[in-house]
Amino acid sequence: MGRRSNPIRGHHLFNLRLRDVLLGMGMLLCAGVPVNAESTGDAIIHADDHPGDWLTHGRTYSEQRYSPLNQINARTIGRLHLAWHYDLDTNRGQEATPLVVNGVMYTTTAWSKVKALDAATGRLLWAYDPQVDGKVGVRGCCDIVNRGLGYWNGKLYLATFDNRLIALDSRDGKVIWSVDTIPTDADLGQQRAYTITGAPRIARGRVLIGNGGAEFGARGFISAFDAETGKLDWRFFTVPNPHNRPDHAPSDTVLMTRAYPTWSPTGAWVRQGGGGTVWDSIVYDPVTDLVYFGVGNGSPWSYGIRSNGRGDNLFLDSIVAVKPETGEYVWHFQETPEDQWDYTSTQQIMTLDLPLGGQMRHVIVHAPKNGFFYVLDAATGAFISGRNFVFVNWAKGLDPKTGRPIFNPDAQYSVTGKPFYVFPGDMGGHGIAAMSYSPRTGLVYLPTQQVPDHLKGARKFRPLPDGWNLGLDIQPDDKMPSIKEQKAAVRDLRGSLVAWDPVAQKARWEVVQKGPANGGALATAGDLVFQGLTDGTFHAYDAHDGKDLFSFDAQSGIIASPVSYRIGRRQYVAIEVGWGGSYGLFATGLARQETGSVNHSRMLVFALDGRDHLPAVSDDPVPSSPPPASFMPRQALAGSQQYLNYCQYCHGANVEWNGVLPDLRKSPAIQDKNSFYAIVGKGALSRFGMDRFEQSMKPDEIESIRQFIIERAHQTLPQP
Ligand SMILES: O=C(O)c1cc(C(=O)O)c2c(n1)C(=O)C(=O)c1cc(C(=O)O)[nH]c1-2
Ligand SMILES: [Ca+2]
Repeated sequence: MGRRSNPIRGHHLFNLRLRDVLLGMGMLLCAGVPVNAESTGDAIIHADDHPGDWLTHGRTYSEQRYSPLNQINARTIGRLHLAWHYDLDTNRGQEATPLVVNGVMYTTTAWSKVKALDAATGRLLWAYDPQVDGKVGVRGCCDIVNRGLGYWNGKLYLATFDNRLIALDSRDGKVIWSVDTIPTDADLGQQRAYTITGAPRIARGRVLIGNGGAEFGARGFISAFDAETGKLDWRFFTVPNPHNRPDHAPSDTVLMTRAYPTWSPTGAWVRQGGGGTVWDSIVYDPVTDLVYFGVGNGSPWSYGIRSNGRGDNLFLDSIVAVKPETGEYVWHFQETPEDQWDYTSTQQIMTLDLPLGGQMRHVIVHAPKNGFFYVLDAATGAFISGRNFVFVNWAKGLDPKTGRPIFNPDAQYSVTGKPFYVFPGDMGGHGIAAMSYSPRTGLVYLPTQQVPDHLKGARKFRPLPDGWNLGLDIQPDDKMPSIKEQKAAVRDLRGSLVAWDPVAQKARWEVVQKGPANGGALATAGDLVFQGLTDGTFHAYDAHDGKDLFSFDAQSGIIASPVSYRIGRRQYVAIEVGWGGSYGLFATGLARQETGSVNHSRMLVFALDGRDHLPAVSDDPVPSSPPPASFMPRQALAGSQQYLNYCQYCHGANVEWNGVLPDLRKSPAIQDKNSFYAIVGKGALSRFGMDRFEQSMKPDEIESIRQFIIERAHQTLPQP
């Protein structure tokens, strides 16, 4: 561990305070100590010696996403303007947290592409495109997003949508090594669909990465690769082997002895993999020398089908702690046993030192999808406290001793056989948007949302090779919701930024926003909280009371999380812009009624006295043609079921334009049966992410989708 071996040093509150004072007095004006190519681990542990950089996903290993820079503050905010922007070459959801190392910004975009930009000017230094095959686009649940890179000793680490982990030379983007992160026996073709959207984290010379896929069928795991060579060091599976056999992995003992008995041996999980994908948060904690990772939802969602309604199903929806060198199991805490609501625990894991019960304790704070804010002991995983931060109706609360939820039996739709309108819905009370902690206010700035879900369990389970496999009863409604009905549903939609006191477990203030699915938060020593919203605006709120001090028209919904850095004497704030992700693609008309967002993907960077401005954009970039004059109502009804099975999660719940993918109702492709089949059946547009479906649907089923789209065009487009 080099020069200073005490990893705790960088965590003292005192150091933060001293640094703030020095920064305030203008005594630390340069970009800080340059990051030596040989000591990234030390540099990350002592990130406050490098306040101008953003070295790892959450800036520090604690992932507090707090910047000690304070040039931009409530007094100077009036001078904050756009300093530069960079147009991205993929107009899809953009979710990356950029890294900034020694004056260079490294970011990723949709389709797992990498851009290295001069962080002061936005000039492109180099770009790398891993050439992800467009065909795999349909394998992701929630857009072809990527959340960012890892940096370690002069190398960058990129995890691609098609599951490669690639080491790049940070000087020129040349590939140093590339490995497939999926073991061959885990990939059962179209049925199990692994993809990667998350950012790799690096600790003790190992690159850590998981994957997604639990909506299709997958068995989750996290892998550790040697940062120098790409050799696999260990792999930890998150759900048991279906035959309860060893995988020859460090997870073997705990899965065989403790997890397997929590699953019904004859549930559908045995074929579907069980889920538990580690698709986002992975955190190394130098204080405990442990790696914590968040485990995702069950596959299929229906607990009745997945596990015959029996057992807790470990380690679904848990935080698991392992040793970084070996992957050896240390502890776990399960937040949602018996999951049937897609309540992933993959949301950002943050470590903190908090004054609790008269002493400082080193804790994990976590706000997973299930709507409860947890404080856990970081060394042992012991439950300290928990409180709901949004309205919840799946549980009546948490057991004050164990933290186990007290279930609402009515919410167990897959066991009762009765539908249930659940809060939070599958988007969670908190989703992919980063939260941020300011040691100056003691508050966690948490993007929250309310998107309830109407869930009805299927009686029979027939997995579809290319479709979502949730075990839900998803039927075409007699008719699609009218705008009036949609407006009524909108009343239950909500989004806000909550300033949460993790000691008192309560909100200190809340800014209610136009709708859900907003971007992540960044707190700074200037006592500002930056956040981008799905309505296409970027804000700076006062960290003390939430007062909106700055608003910028970013022209497109923001779902990513901002960073701050410094070059010379100048502080910058950067945000990647680009509407999409799960809500952007799926909620379509509903989402756009609230926000009107259309994708215009860019990196935006702000600074005091910035002089850049955005060009005007057109919000209807899709070439449009009027739909065919007539359609066959019976076929259209059949097509609505096919559309629900195969199309809605990307093209939207009601065939209204989502602002990201082409508007199908206006597409020239629906003019003619054969051209439609060439695309949907044969994959004529697979290069752009639209795979062929002829192996899943018969030609007349594909034609029925076309009929349905025409019907929806007649119902929803203004008549000429
Ligand atoms: O279960 C999974 O494997 C999985 C993967 C992903 C993903 O990789 O993006 C998401 C989810 N689940 C999910 O439940 C979810 O709400 C979600 C939102 C997003 C996004 O990027 O907007 N990804 C995912
Ligand atoms: Ca999921």
